Amino acid sequence: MRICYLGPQGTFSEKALLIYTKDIKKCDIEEVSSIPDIISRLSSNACDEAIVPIENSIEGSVNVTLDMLINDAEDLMIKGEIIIPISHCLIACDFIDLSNIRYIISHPQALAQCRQFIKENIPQARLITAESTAKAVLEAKYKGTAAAIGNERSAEIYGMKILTRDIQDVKENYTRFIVLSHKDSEITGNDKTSLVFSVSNTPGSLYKVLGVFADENINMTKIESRPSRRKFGEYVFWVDIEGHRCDNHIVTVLNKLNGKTDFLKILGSYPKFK
Ligand SMILES: O=C(O)C(=O)Cc1ccccc1
Repeated sequence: MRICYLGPQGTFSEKALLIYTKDIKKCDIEEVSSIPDIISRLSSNACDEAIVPIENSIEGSVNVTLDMLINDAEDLMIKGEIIIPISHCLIACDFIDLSNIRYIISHPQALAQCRQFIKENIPQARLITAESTAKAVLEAKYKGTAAAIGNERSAEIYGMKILTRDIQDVKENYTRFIVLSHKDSEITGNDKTSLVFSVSNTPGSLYKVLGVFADENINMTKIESRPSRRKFGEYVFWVDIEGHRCDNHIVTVLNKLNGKTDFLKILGSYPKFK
């Protein structure tokens, strides 16, 4: 089996990957440099599974992941989730201190999670985005006058100094990653299901869909709206619910949703992360 993740080594995605693969006997690991590339590699069968970030407890959803799953990745399904704590470090070359940092480089989610720290401690720095936090550490290494935001392991791997630890604006910071494949997971009895749907632009249409979950006593763990990309002011809804799509009560719900939605796509069922 071949699994790809957002590389290079030392990303938070790699941490999630190591948790996911700890019980898998044999797998090839491939680092890929962006989320769209990961999804297209999986779609073209260049790998069997992929791990991508989907949401963060401070910053919310990773829109590129949501949008590609809603609009592009026709045949992909979610087969797992991994939730990890995120602690960000300010990382730079040996000769750098807070006063001579000219640029701060990181993944947009990491820059956003440390906004307050940057404003208070390094107001002179210009922000530069990178495709991953570990890539940012490498870029800071070659730029010299820059610092990167990343994790402890990335500083170690690339021989860089940690200037400050735990710099995220909210100390309790978690990111949820999903495992994508061509097939979702079997029932375990403690599962979740992700789906996307759209409703007509008429009074009560979303309320009626949510009413189906309420009537069947189904707990919703996430709801997010994204622009439909077809018409301004039109949205699709991403919903996570507790239960597996093959559980009897979820089958009932999905049948009822068919009559109340304009479009419905089941993204997959998978065990809840413990
Ligand atoms: O860039 C990384 O390390 C990633 O895995 C994406 C990411 C960025 C910031 C917080 C969590 C995940």
